[in-house]
Amino acid sequence: MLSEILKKETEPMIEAIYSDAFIQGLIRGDIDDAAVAHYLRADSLYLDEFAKLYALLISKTESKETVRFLMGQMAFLMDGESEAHEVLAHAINRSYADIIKDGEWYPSADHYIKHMYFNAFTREHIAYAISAMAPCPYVYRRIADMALARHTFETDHPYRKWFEFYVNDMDDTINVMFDIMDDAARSMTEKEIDVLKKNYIESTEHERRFFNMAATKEEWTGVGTHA
Ligand SMILES: Cc1ncc(CO)c(N)n1
Repeated sequence: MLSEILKKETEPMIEAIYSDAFIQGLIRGDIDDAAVAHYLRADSLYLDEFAKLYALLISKTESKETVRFLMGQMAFLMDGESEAHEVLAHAINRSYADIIKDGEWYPSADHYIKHMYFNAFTREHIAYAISAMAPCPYVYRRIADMALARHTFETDHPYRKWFEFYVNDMDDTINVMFDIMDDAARSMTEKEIDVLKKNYIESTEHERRFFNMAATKEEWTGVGTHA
């Protein structure tokens, strides 16, 4: 099955994300406050757009069940995963609203969201956009699994609840997305399935870049050329 192939194929990339500076910094609890703030400024904008992507997909499906799923996801995202984000803001002793008021599209986040929009706007079948979106919940779920399985977090660990959020709340989303992709793949050509695979693998890499963006506090470098 396509979803099983993709999960296997991207596991080394997920291990790499886990070993990178951002997740290891959260696990140790000594991540740079500025990296956490950078992540939140990007992720708050990212999740707003992710919610709007679900709205776009409503016109691509005949299935009421899928419409219901998309609406549920939008409602969930309208809160911007506020619980998880509040944990991060609290850990760096700042108010979440204050951190995100100057949100920005740093290059890696910008590239990632446009990958999704490209698939939503230029390809009719819902599975193309979904294949670019599925690594979003899946990568976080796996990273949270790994962290909680490999580490004992003290009750007062500043980031424990961030990992716990993603271990508990993502499974329904992941399963529905993989079902949509697997169903689509059954009636697609080999070439079309290859596009789904490429989308999915690229998005897994985008997830890695997003965390590294925050760890390195990535910025556009064209001095004075942007607002
Ligand atoms: C970039 C990114 N990917 C995945 C998630 C999890 O929903 C998130 N909050 N942000």
